[in-house]
Amino acid sequence: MSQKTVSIYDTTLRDGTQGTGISFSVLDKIRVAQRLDAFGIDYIEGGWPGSNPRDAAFFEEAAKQEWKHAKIAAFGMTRRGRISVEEDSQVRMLLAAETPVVTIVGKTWPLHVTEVFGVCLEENLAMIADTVKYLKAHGREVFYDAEHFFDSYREDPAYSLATIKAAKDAGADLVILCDTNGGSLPGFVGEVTRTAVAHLGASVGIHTHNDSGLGVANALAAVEAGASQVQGTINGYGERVGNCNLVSVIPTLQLKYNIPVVPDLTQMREVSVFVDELANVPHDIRAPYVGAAAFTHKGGLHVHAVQKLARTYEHIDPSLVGNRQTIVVSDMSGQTNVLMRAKALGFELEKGSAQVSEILTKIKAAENEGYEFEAAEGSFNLLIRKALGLYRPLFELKEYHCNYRNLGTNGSDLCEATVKLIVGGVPEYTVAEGDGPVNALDAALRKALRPFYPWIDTLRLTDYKVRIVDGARGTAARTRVLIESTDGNTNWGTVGVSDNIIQASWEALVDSYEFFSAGR
Ligand SMILES: CC(=O)SCCNC(=O)CCNC(=O)[C@H](O)C(C)(C)COP(=O)(O)OP(=O)(O)OC[C@H]1O[C@@H](n2cnc3c(N)ncnc32)[C@H](O)[C@@H]1OP(=O)(O)O
Ligand SMILES: CC(=O)C(=O)O
Repeated sequence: MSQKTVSIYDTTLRDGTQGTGISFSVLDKIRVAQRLDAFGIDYIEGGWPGSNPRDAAFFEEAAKQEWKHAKIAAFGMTRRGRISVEEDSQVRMLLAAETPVVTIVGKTWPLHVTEVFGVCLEENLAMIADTVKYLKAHGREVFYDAEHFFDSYREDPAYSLATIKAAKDAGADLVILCDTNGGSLPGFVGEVTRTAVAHLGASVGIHTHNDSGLGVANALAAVEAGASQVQGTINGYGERVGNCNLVSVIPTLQLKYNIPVVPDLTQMREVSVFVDELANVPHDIRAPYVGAAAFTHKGGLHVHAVQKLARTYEHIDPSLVGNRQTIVVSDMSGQTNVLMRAKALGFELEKGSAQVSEILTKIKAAENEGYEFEAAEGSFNLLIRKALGLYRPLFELKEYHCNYRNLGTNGSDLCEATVKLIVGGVPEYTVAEGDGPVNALDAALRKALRPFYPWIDTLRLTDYKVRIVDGARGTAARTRVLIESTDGNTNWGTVGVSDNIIQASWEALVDSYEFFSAGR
């Protein structure tokens, strides 16, 4: 039996940008397309040339590029009703984009044809056929997106099939069945796809939306029923809740269906993060296959098993998609969590030792107070050092003080902090101003420490997150502060918890300096 082939058609730059909050500059679009080309995506839909100047500029730029693998597609719609295809400026713009592939969307659902377009059903068939023929006559590879195919099929199967037959008979290279409203179920998508393939005597493509959370499942059901192209977007961006997520589809096809779709799947995570970066969207830690949590083990029983045999709790080897296994420590940890996490930080501990049980007890007590060490490896490192007797404080705190003055309409706000410390036996008393109390405190602390620890200025705080937690205290809420720091090469997190936001920030701040100092 010959191997099944499935091509991947990426519409991140068109349907993806129809998602709320997703926008790319022309340069971003070119960079995304180049990255997808290098990854081995077969078709890249760059936008709609007749829609806006940005998409038109993308196609001008794309025409100058050399694409290694991908074919660039321009997207548009069938000619409008009651005018000839030659008269339709939208269709002319599709040719002007000078892409090897043109994809046109047309109506399948009589509801849209008569109620929205206001043309008769025969005219819609003519609009589809005329446009496909015209584009084929101009030498393009033509894909026909049958909008609302599944919704339409539910109401009027005969007319739905007639629309795709019109496209196929006019010369469309591929008809793509679209679950435009994202409401269909996998069993139905599979059954209708099989019928469409039999009716056309040719394979089809599938384009699904994720409105029921089934975008990927529906695309896979269509592949099982004979679809040979999957359309979707990186990270599932798209109109409303999004499109079929190619970041789930590609590894699933390759690893679970044994259908090769890209030459180097280990780039999958990096591609996903890259596109999120350019779209300025935080990477979803829970993204299947590629999220930071996708192979993160927290429960003690899980960690105990995976360190013996990873596949006990991992559906694939994370390195196949460029991801990695992570072990976190929490109040759900057992000794193995501590051993593995400590090992990653460079400490060799022994299972059953007094030190490991001390660390575990401290973690559970601290988490009960509202601490979280999952993203605070700096504070976790210090906790281990304390248990091992390796901890060296940077200073002895005598007092710190912070105040905030609002000067009303006469001037801007003022934050001032003072710190009194003993550093290496020397008393230090400094004062500094800042944009806010934590910023002022950080400035005063740096000022006091700088003469003793000149490295202090190589360290920067990059993120500051505040969360109200109730921990063990029921109604008395506490504040947890998570600080992220960097020295330009490495990033680390530290955590502080207190009834008072300033004290929680102080703890996280001091942990950050002490962790950095300990690693030097
Ligand atoms: C399912 C999908 O995702 S399809 C892609 C949807 N994406 C977008 O709409 C984004 C890009 N769109 C745009 O920039 C604009 O809507 C344009 C440039 C395409 C059209 O703009 P306008 O000419 O101002 O029309 P407007 O957006 O108000 O209405 C759509 C028009 O297209 C017609 N139309 C809609 N689908 C089709 C189609 N498949 N074939 C032909 N005409 C169509 C509508 O009937 C309407 O025409 P009418 O005003 O003569 O009734
Ligand atoms: C074509 C398209 O984007 C859709 O039907 O959803």
